[in-house]
Amino acid sequence: MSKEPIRVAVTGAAGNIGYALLFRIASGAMFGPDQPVALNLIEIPPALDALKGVCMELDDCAFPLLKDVVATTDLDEGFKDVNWALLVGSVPRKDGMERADLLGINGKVFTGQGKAIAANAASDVRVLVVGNPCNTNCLIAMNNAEGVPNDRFFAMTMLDENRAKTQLAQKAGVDVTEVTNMTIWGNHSATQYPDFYSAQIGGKSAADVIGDESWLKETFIPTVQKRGAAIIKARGASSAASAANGIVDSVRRLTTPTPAGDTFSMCLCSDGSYDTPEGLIISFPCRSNGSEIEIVQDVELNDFSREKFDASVKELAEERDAVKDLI
Ligand SMILES: NC(=O)C1=CN([C@@H]2O[C@H](COP(=O)(O)OP(=O)(O)OC[C@H]3O[C@@H](n4cnc5c(N)ncnc54)[C@H](O)[C@@H]3O)[C@@H](O)[C@H]2O)C=CC1
Ligand SMILES: O=C([O-])CC(=O)C(=O)O
Repeated sequence: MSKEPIRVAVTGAAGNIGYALLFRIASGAMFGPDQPVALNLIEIPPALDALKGVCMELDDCAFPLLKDVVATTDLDEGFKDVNWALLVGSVPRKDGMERADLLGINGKVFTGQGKAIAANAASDVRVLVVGNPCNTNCLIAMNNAEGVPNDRFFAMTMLDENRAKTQLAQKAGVDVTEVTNMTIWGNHSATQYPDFYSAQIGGKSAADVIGDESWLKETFIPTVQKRGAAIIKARGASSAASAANGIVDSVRRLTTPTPAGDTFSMCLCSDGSYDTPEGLIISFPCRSNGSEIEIVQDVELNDFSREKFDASVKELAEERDAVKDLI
């Protein structure tokens, strides 16, 4: 018997990330080669013509797994019966801005989307927020989605994790697959802490394998923290293909069992783990059993790591205070 399609909403579907993402979902990269999918593409009215063009291109791929495409500017129609909501649509930052500078422009988008998800989505809906600042936009969506459990909401630090893995692999001269347990702690912002002490290369601490703490502290950390800004400077536009890849990886990591001994980075609603304030959307080391996600509890934070993580969590608390009228 053929499987029911997984229905996936993508907001900002005609944007740069959308254009790099939809074809990978439809090809089976997100849910596997045997899983049919349906796409609900959500845009704002000025982008509707561009969205029609994207739909024509999806048709022109004749993807065997793609069973239905809905293109709409209506949130109720867009989130109807969706199993996944990938909230990408929002304004990207420009050169010289921090992601939190977007809160005033983007934050309010996520109140209406949270409400529409609660009113229309399938009972098993899961939400991944990508539009920046993604942690606090996720907090807004979660707090407006009455009746949807908090543990269904995620924001993305997978792109940061992938960036960090490659930096460590290149420095150590090993294949990127050798790097595991690469935790990004905190906020998807310039305060995030890519933890090279608990990351492993070939099963050993990355800090020991690389053996150059000043490079790790003074080059590696800022390179990962400021990679988004470096891409904007180089490309004149923010990361899009690598962000779309991060979305595919995030959903795969959430929906497939995590290999023994490994962890992945995901921003989710804090339950107070690692002495953080409950209710903030914080990036932690996580594991999945294919359906449920747990925050891994026994990762050691030394004084340096603790200080970095605390600074990022403090920033998240400040972002929350700045949007208190929306949550
Ligand atoms: N969390 C992460 O790791 C990353 C996050 N981002 C963020 O993703 C967002 C999207 O980036 P791009 O696709 O490059 O931007 P883009 O400007 O190319 O596309 C955004 C699309 O969203 C649409 N949009 C705007 N408001 C909307 C709304 N209320 N409802 C539905 N659609 C709406 C626009 O019409 C546009 O088509 C930005 O906020 C960017 O900063 C980008 C890279 C990585
Ligand atoms: O830096 C930006 O504004 C886009 C983004 O989130 C990233 O590339 O990590």
